[in-house]
Parts: sequence; C-alpha cells; structure tokens
Amino acid sequence: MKIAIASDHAAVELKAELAQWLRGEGHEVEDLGPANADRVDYPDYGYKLATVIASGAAERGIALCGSGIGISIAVNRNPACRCALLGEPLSAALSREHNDANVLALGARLTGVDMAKACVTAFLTTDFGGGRHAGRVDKLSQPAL
Ligand SMILES: O=C(CO)[C@H](O)[C@H](O)[C@H](O)COP(=O)(O)O
Repeated sequence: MKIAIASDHAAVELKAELAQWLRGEGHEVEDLGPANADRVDYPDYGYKLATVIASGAAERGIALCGSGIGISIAVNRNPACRCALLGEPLSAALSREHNDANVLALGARLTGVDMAKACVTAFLTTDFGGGRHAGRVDKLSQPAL
C-alpha cells in the first residue's frame, strides 16, 4: 500500500521507526518530514500530509506529533481527510470499519513503538464496513452546519 507519513519534531524517531518497519512489510512509504528533530510546527506537516492524501498520491496517511492532537486537528481541516487520533488497536480498527479513516494520528510522547505498530497494523488491515456507516461518512464530506 502507498502510505504517506509526517510528524513534528516530537515524533521524528517514531516516524523513522514506523517508516522503516512499514517498508520492511512491503509498503511504499513517502516520508514527508521533518528530517531531523529541529523544532517545527505541526500544522505545516499536517497540511502537507493532508494535501498528499487529497491528491490521491497516497492511499493512507500516518500523522505523528507529541500527543497526536495538534497534527490530527491540522489534517482534519482538509475535507478529503478523515483523521483518527487513537492509542490502541481496537480504536484503529473501528476508525476503519465505521469511519473509513484515511489518516491515523498517534502521539509519540504517549504511545510506545510496539503499541504504535499494533495500531498501524489494525489501521492498514481493516476494511470499511459500508452499510449503515456509509451515509454517515458521506455526511462528513458535506459542509458542516
Ligand atoms: O500538538 C501537540 C500538542 O497538542 C503536540 O504534542 C506537539 O508535538 C507539541 O505541542 C510540541 O511541543 P513542544 O513543547 O514544542 O515540543
């Protein structure tokens, strides 16, 4: 699968670890940066990731910052993105099955590497359930009231 990954300075190590692991699993990973741990602003990288998802250049995205909160807010400002911030695999699976999430957000200061990998695995291997969930997800693409 084609996956784009981005972070802020707080999550560059987790980003590198996940990117290497995913490549080893056979995925095509585009690392959108940053390249080092110099302080940056999560909106810049969240918007960059969202643009790649919106363009269709990557099927799924992984967004990382210290808590996952800031970058998930940034990604979700793009109407093409449904970004789910979570810290355990059941929520990752539900984000796919019920919400057709196309971006997963994790907090590197809150979630360890093994748990992060478990979340990513669930996120990448769970299909959208469709059915009753489809109309709800469609509503997310409509303008908010
Ligand atoms: O957006 C966040 C908090 O909601 C992330 O955790 C950021 O990584 C964090 O704000 C960065 O904080 P820092 O003190 O500048 O490293």
